[in-house]
Amino acid sequence: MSHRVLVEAGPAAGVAVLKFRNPPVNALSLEMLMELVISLEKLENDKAVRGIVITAENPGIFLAGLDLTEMCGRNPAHYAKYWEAVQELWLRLYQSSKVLVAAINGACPAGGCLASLTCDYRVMADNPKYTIGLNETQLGIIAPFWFKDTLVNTVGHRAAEQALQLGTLFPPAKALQVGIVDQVVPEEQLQSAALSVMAQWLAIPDHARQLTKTMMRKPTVDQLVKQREADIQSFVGLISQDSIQRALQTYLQKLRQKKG
Ligand SMILES: CCCC/C=C\CC(=O)SCCNC(=O)CCNC(=O)[C@H](O)C(C)(C)COP(=O)(O)OP(=O)(O)OC[C@H]1O[C@@H](n2cnc3c(N)ncnc32)[C@H](O)[C@@H]1OP(=O)(O)O
Repeated sequence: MSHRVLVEAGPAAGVAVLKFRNPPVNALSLEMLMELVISLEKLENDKAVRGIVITAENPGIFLAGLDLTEMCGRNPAHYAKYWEAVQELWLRLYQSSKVLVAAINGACPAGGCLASLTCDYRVMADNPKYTIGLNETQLGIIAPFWFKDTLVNTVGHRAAEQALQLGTLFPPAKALQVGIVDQVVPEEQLQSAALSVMAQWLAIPDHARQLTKTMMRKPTVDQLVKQREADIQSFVGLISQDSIQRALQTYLQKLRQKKG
């Protein structure tokens, strides 16, 4: 029984809706990552499901990215376990044979942006409070190569480099202009727009679409698969550095003080 991930049958045949529900901000904790992987595996094995709309149960925050508390003040074994789970989620999403449509109904920074970038299509609610991007440099950390590759595959090298160096969080209209999202719609039309685009993608025969998806994505996937363990060690080495720990603690404190 999953608590942090809700899977519902969609209103259209062959479509499931996967909803994030990990309060307060849908951060990708280890538990949430594991629940997501299990839910995605079940959906992948379900022949009746051809497409999945991915969204947050409550509008406001799509995903707050990786859970900073999993990356602060823990031991190397924990960091390694956590990073393996992050890799696993990306691999499941990026290689999914289903049509994935992200209905982005809230803030979508860093790991949240990455999850949405693995989808085949992104629709974002037109709310200026919502932003999307890989903002790692703003936290004093570096997006790993496979985060970078996923962004490059979506927006191209120049736009990705600029967005990554500056750690830009784009509001909807700008995200559309850069190509991080494919469509921006009024908030109340988000779910219907996602279902409508899903119907267009499902009109294509599955086998042809799936083989094309694999052809486009396999080189990027292979890069991580062939160096998974080295990537884990690289993450553990980086995150364990005092300077990185200090930067993350400072960022977390700023988030906590925001309210005070
Ligand atoms: C080498 C490393 C490579 C990998 C790199 C990292 C990828 C990542 O994903 S790092 C995480 C990046 N995420 C962010 O930068 C988002 C940070 N959060 C926010 O900007 C806001 O919280 C958000 C816009 C999502 C929501 O804003 P509010 O609705 O105003 O909520 P609060 O800011 O008050 O937050 C409530 C509560 O949640 C805690 N929080 C927020 N984000 C995270 C997070 N990513 N991980 C863990 N905890 C988080 C925040 O501190 C508050 O906690 P309390 O004060 O204890 O209630």
